Amino acid sequence: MSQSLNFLIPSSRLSDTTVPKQFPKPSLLSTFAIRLPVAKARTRRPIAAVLTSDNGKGVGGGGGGVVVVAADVGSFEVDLVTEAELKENGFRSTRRTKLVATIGPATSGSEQLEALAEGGMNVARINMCHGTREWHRLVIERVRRLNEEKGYAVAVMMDTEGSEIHMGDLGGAPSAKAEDGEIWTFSVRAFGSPRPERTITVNYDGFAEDVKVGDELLVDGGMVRFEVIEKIGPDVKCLCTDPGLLLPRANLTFWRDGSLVRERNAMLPTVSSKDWLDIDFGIAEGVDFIAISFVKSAEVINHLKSYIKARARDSDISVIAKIESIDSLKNLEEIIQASDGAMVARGDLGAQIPLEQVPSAQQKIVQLCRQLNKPVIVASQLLESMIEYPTPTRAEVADVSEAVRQRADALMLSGESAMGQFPDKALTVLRSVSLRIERWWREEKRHEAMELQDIASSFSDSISEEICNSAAKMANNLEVDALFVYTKTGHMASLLSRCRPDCPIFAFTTTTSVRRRLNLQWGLIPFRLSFSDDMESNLNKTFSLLKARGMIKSGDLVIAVSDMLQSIQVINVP
Ligand SMILES: Nc1ncnc2c1ncn2[C@@H]1O[C@H](COP(=O)(O)OP(=O)(O)O)[C@@H](O)[C@H]1O
Ligand SMILES: C=C(OP(=O)(O)O)C(=O)O
Ligand SMILES: [K+]
Ligand SMILES: [Mg+2]
Repeated sequence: MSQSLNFLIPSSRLSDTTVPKQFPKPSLLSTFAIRLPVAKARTRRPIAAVLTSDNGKGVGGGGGGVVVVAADVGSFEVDLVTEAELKENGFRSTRRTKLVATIGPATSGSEQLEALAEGGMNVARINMCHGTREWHRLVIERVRRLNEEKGYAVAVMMDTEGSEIHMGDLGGAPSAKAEDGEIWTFSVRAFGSPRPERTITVNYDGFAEDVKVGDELLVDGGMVRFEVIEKIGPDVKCLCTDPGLLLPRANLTFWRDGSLVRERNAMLPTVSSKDWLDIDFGIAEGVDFIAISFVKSAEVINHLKSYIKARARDSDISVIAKIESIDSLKNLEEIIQASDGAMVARGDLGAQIPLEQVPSAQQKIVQLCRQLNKPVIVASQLLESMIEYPTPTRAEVADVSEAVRQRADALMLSGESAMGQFPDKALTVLRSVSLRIERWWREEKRHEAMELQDIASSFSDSISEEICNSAAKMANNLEVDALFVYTKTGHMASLLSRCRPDCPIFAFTTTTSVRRRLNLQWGLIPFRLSFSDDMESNLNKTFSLLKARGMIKSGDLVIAVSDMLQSIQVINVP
């Protein structure tokens, strides 16, 4: 039975001793109690067994070695991969860093999507720059079906096109090679088919007016370079100075005297009219996240959030700010504060600031997000070479390791999963590098002592925050096997995740949509479970459900917190 000892501090006594002076005495206090049980003895599985296995098998699925168990999606929702993983490897070795995969032609089939889910994809991203709405709708439907049939909680993130300057779609060709010394025409004209050789359409009407002869034109931040040599009406003739592959809808920037030219394109709206139609589509389809490209200020985020609130009454779509422009770096804190999360979109960011500044920008964005309790995704070119090759470069592995070491919530695949030749292998690399670095980090006990600032805006939020900070600290000191959090909105779960504790966090929530959204956050293993306000019965119910399925066992040591009865309990699984 439970080895814990519970006692209740009367709320009257608590109000005398623990209410900080600066807060008004809230009415909530009458229902607030802290239960501080003491674990007298601990019967635990040996540490050696707990710390095993990141050998690629079972961890987050992948390969053929996953044990498939029939899904029970009645009162309890968990996916087969998590279940198999907990059974085989124990709590400690579960992956904490979450994985986002962009879905494209290489991965849009049901079987391919299932392989990604099995391989540990937590969020499927669809990029509205490419494909038709019908195509995206089909992908969303397939992800939903997979979740329903197999118990996964794969969330869907819709990424807007944004209104920066980019090339057209190359008339259907997958790519075009630009050779050194060739002359290409960039134009706002629509070309008939077959299009003339070496012509590229540009989406921005003011393009020919804005560029000057002598400007440098960069495709995808420098993957291919041109020099502007002549302007003839809407046509801009350019000489290729750095050869490379042109991809459909590649980003274009132009530079003059070593600086990015952006007066006019700064006038473009962040959310274009096409983006608004895509956002309506996303709301109608019930996506979980909308990522906004080229955010310049907090205003656009606030605007979008109120739009979503008015349009989607029942659903609660999270808004992710993509940090990929100079303006977004200037207004970083207010943008992140206004958003529900952020993406370090290194592709376009690297086209707007010198490449050598991207790593420090990444570190700053990740740290700020962690401080402000917003999930953060590190994106673009993590395993770029795996678009063509089955193994990553050493440098790519080092880059992934650095993002994991910074404890970003999630890593993202773009072309690697959307149109690469080895989507599953790329996901496996992210998974195994994450596991290895996380384990190394824990073993070395090299916790960066991150001082977390107070972020609560109300007294009850402060209580939640203090409880989570303390519970996470206790979990580390007592070396418990897992934190359990019972949370309706997911807020308490995110506060625990923010502390980046050593053990995994089992997050129980009553709705499937909250479960999906929590799937983006570091260290959370989200379950859907119907629970009551009675913590005793919730715990008993959870223990018996998890035990029956072999995911925990007698003697495991758990710390439980909840946002109904604000309490910390230390319990041995009976
Ligand atoms: N829905 C899609 N349909 C066709 N191709 C896609 C789709 N999504 C992504 N891709 C391909 O994958 C590449 C990488 O995806 P991503 O990084 O999201 O886009 P981008 O390169 O435009 O920033 C794209 O350049 C495109 O070639
Ligand atoms: C993720 C990014 O955005 P997109 O792929 O939409 O250009 C990026 O620029 O890094
Ligand atoms: K995009
Ligand atoms: Mg971008």
